[in-house]
Formats: sequence, structure tokens, C-alpha cells
Amino acid sequence: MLPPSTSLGTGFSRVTIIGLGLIGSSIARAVGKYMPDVVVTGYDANPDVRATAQAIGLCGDIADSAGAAVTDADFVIFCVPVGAMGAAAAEIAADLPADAVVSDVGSCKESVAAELMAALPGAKVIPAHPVAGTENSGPEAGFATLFQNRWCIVTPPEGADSLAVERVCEFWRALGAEVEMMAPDHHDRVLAVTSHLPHLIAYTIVGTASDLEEVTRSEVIKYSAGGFRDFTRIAASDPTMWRDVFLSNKEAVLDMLQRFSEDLSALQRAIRWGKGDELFDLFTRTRAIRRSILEEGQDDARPDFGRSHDE
Ligand SMILES: NC(=O)C1=CN([C@@H]2O[C@H](COP(=O)(O)OP(=O)(O)OC[C@H]3O[C@@H](n4cnc5c(N)ncnc54)[C@H](O)[C@@H]3O)[C@@H](O)[C@H]2O)C=CC1
Ligand SMILES: O=C(O)C(=O)Cc1ccc(O)cc1
Repeated sequence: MLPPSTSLGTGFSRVTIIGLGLIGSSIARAVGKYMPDVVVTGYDANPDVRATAQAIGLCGDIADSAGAAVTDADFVIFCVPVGAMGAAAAEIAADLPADAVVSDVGSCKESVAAELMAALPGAKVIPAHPVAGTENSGPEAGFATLFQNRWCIVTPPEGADSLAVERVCEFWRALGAEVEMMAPDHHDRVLAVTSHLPHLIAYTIVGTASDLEEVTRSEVIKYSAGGFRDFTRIAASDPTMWRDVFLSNKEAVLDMLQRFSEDLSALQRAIRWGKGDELFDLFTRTRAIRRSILEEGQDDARPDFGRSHDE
């Protein structure tokens, strides 16, 4: 039997969020907005973050230990950097109610699922990844509409409790996301090319520009045209979070990087030998991909892409 029904049928009435940065605070705000009957408890290892969360009234209660945050929970979501998932889960192991569902929002799924299941043997662990975010971090960066019309990929382990899977899917739908199910290793390969490699390229190009001897730093800032500016936004993303992503999704990222390097070398040759048709053909194909993304309607939730935090 499900507990008394809450809004939109997730069955969850007491949600605990561990990690109150961009994603944790966005979930807290979104639950407050779209599931007002659900009680939200938050915890963050950083006392300054807890104090800010308290001051801005992020959730019903801010606990002062991870264990205390979960004692009454029926749904616990880890929103900490992927390298901190195992340690954060170990902290709640003694206090997690037996029937609670556990999930996370980590950008890599195979390693995170393994760490959560190892730290919480017997728990109903249903990992997920909302493919929505910004370059900002911290509890004040979050906003309730972050997940609206964005994908959330749910990666249930083999033999997962199907009711728990459905409740996690419903939770994300209630926050406005579209849910897709995927095997964790496939998720990690798809995200390696669509998210992790682009971040690596942005970090590299901004680093390269700032290391150039003959172009001054102020010239880079002054003359940065659209393309470079877009890279600087991505390269401003949280260093801890992205260090952890690359170390956790090492195999898939290295594989995609190898393919990327080969394609880059081919472009290098095309430029060197004046093969304009090769460049033109590639740029025509890539323009079509951009147009299909826009037609898909997975528009960007960031405010500087035409939406407001307060929507
Ligand atoms: N930033 C983004 O755009 C997206 C991030 N993610 C994933 O969401 C997770 C969180 O990312 P953000 O919210 O952006 O990071 P953030 O840096 O804004 O927040 C992370 C919070 O976790 C806390 N924390 C670290 N270790 C902890 C521990 N052991 N126990 C409790 N709290 C702890 C930190 O103090 C910090 O407040 C990461 O796993 C990331 O891969 C997923 C989708 C998008
Ligand atoms: O800000 C951006 O461009 C992003 O790509 C946000 C993002 C970062 C990490 C994720 O796992 C999902 C989304």
C-alpha cells in the first residue's frame, strides 16, 4: 500500500534533500511550488550553506546532521558532487527508514549507482539525472522552473522495485520534467558526448586563450565575440563538480575524446589543404542538428535564454 496520496500521485510526503546547491535548492523550490503538501527537509555538509538555506527559507526544515535529516523521510535525494555521493550515503546508512526510496541527481550514473548501493545495502536505490542546469552553484542559484520541459533520465538498477521506479518518475514529472529510462552505462556514454566533452572543450579553449603570449588577457575579454563568450559561460561551471564528473566517467569521456581528436585532426587537414567542400559539408550537417534540437522543443530553461526565474 502507498502512503496517503500527495499531489500528482508520487506517493511521497516527506522528501529529504542532501546537498543544497544549485540542483538541491532548485528541487526544494520546485517541490514547494508544484507539490506544496510535501514536507521538505534539507541538509548540507557546509554550515554556511545551511545558514543561507535557513535564511532564505528554502525548505520546511534544515537539519544539522545527515542522519537527522532522513529519519522521517520517504524519499531521499542526494544532490552532492558525484565524488561525494558514497560518503554522503554512508552518513545516513544508520538512520534511513527501511522503506524509503533513495535517488540522486548526479551527472554520471554507473559509478554513482554503485557507490549508493554499496553504502546503503538493501535500500531502494533508483538513480536519476535531470539534464538541466546552469554554470552557477550554491543555494541561491536555484530556481523552481529549472526542470520544466527538460529531460530527466532515470537509470534503475537491474531488479529494481518497479513501484519505486514509477514513484521517482512521477516525482520528476511533477516538477515539469519529461522522463526517459536508460541503462546506466548507456547514459554515461550519451552524456559523455553531449555534456561532459563540451565542458572539457570549453575549459580547454578558455584556458588556451588565457595562456596565449601574444594576446593580452584584456584583449581576450574585450574582443570576445559570441562563440568565445558562450564557452566562457560553460567554463565558469563549478570546478569540484566537473573534476568529479571527469574522474567518475573516465572511460566514456576518454573514448569520446579520442573520437573528437580524430575528427579535429581531419578538420586540421581540411584547412591545411584548402578542402573547403569538406568544411562546408560538416558545417551544413551541424547546422541541421542545431535546427532539430530547436524543433524538439527542449528549449533552454536558463533566464538568459528567454525565461525568467520567477515563471
Ligand atoms: N550544475 C548543474 O548544472 C547540474 C548538476 N548536476 C549534478 O547535481 C549534483 C549537484 O550539483 P550542483 O547542485 O550544481 O552543485 P553545488 O556545488 O551547487 O552544490 C553541491 C552541494 O553539495 C554539498 N555537499 C558536498 N558534499 C556533501 C556531503 N558529503 N554531504 C552533504 N552535502 C554535501 C556542498 O556543500 C554543496 O552545497 C552533482 O552531482 C552534479 O553532477 C546534475 C544536473 C545539472
Ligand atoms: O549549463 C549548461 O550548459 C549545462 O550543461 C548544465 C548541465 C550540467 C551538468 C549536467 O549534468 C546537466 C546539465
